[in-house]
Amino acid sequence: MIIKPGKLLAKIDSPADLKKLSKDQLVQICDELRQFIVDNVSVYGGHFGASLGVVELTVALHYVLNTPEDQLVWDVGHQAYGHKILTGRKGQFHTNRLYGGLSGFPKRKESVYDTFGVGHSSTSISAALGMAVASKYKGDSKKQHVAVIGDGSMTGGMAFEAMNHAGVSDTNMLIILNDNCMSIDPNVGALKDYLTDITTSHTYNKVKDEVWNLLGKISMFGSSAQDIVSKVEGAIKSAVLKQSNLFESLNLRYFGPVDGHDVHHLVEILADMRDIPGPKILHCVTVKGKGYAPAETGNKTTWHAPGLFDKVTGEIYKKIPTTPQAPKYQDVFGHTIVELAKENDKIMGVTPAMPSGSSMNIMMKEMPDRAFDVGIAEQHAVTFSAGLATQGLIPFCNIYSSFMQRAYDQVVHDVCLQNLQVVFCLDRAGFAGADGPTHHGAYDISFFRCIPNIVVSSPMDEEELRNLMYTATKFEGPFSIRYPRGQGVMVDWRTPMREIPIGQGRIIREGEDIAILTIGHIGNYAVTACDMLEKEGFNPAHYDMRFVKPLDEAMLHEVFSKFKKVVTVEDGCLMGGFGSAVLEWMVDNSYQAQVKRLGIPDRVVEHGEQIELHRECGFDPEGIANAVKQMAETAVEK
Ligand SMILES: Cc1ncc(C[n+]2csc(CCOP(=O)(O)OP(=O)(O)O)c2C)c(N)n1
Ligand SMILES: CC(=O)[C@@H](O)[C@H](O)COP(=O)(O)O
Ligand SMILES: [Mg+2]
Repeated sequence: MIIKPGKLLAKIDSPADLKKLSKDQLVQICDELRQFIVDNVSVYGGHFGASLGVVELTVALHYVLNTPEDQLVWDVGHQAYGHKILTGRKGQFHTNRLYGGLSGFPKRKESVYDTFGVGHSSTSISAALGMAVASKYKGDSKKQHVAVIGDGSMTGGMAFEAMNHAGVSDTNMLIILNDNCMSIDPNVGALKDYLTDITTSHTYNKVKDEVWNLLGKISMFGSSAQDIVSKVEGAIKSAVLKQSNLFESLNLRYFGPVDGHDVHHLVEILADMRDIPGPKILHCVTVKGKGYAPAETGNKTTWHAPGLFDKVTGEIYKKIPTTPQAPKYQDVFGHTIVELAKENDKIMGVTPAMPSGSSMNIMMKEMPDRAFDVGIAEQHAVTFSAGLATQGLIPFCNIYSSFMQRAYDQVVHDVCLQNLQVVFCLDRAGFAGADGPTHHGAYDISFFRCIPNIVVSSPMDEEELRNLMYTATKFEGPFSIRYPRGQGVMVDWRTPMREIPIGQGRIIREGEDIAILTIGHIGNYAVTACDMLEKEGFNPAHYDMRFVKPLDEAMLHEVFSKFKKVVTVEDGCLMGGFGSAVLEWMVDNSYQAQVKRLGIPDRVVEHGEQIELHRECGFDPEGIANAVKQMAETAVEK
């Protein structure tokens, strides 16, 4: 169902329409845009607080800039709903993040206004700088290049690498720092303190006000942009700002902090800054969830992506189950690490900016000196864990599978080559669902299993997750445990923990016709598939391998001696994954069998509910059952 936009918003099909509005209409268009986001997200879901916080900024940017000619890059992109709505996607916005619908993030193939595909944080400054350097190279001095980056994303190393380059680039680029003091959870670290300091410092603000007054006076006398710049810089320098401002010291002209909700002021500033050449940064102070009281004043972490809610009362709908439910894997992790840490004082917890998402917040609350949120800094999280391990501690470094891609070298170079005891818990492994391809945890099995020393494992249920976590504390080397987004299958999951022999799988179902080998939670689909097959007269065997590395060789000898037809199933990419490992083992051990591998194919799989994506790729329960039936019906090659 398409939700009706307000009167003014209804007329906006592109930024060109927005530009037709008078300045007096800007507040109204902001109100209508905000309302449209509330109306849609409350009914269809998605990220929420971040987009509300940049409504004025979004309107001001598209009002002043000449998009899509000017290049506007949103960092992460979870805050870009207003941008999508103003750039011709209002009519499809009700499909946001749904299977076959709009992506929840800017995406180049979706719109010319989406200059760069995003989803992972801290990439915007590098991307915008690349565009700015390209424009300079092509002799296009008019084009603007703008990166909008949040204070949380600014904690990522890439942002600093990019500013280090931008400061000496002499390019036409503007960084807008959207500072709302929040990441998903409250922002952390010294940078956050620094930003708060310059936002609240009296001395700093006095200088800043003088600078802006000067800018206003100069503009009135019709001076050129260059004159303005040099006079502004003179004033800043005279106040010793250059020496004391982090961004100025990186050679970026720093403006602000300004109120990011004053759309008129933003329009004026952006229009002025457009004429100032060189790399510059505008520090905007905003409120996450602005304009929707429950999000503005309530728990900002909850309102980051609240799920469906009653927009009038602010009540977030929670399905009240009539029967006891299995927990989310992340919560099993969160409670189990605390349980383990109580018994073993070497155990530490590390999360790069996902304390709530990973449930590491349980340990952070109970054992604040033993669990760390290090900011959006996956590389640092891994090497920091390596450092802890050198001192005999046992860090559990919990990183979403797709964000782990950032820290690959650190896993290889800092952990595995030195054979350090770091436990990697890869949450959101497999299809992430509505977040789509940037967030699917598709590649970790492949990219981990080729590294020496590391154990690669995945639990089929909660009990197995606990056992693997316990086992990892006993293994003196790197150990990875992958598990998916969402619930497990066991209501009574607080089982006593036991050590599992490294590389030992387990048989779930004896059978005759075909062997199904699975890794991880997806094995539960195979259980359902076997039940379906049994009703149709088939008798497949099912093995939960538990480990991709080392493989259970005794079990594989048994499988390939007994079965000439084997199906492997994994919620991970087929190339180089679990099925590939089984095939390699089969060839290396001179067995011959028909093997069908089910998993994520070698293409970009878009967003949708996890089950929709499993179905699309042929490894939902029906898909597994069909693969088994098809194979059962083909003759075995001699
Ligand atoms: C590399 C990476 N790590 C973690 C995340 C998860 N993540 C998405 S948004 C976000 C917080 C971003 O904070 P900020 O940039 O300040 O934006 P805000 O939500 O406050 O507007 C995090 C940690 C991510 N997208 N990418
Ligand atoms: C934008 C982003 O990267 C996060 O907000 C992500 O959507 C969180 O995913 P989960 O909801 O699985 O924690
Ligand atoms: Mg923020």
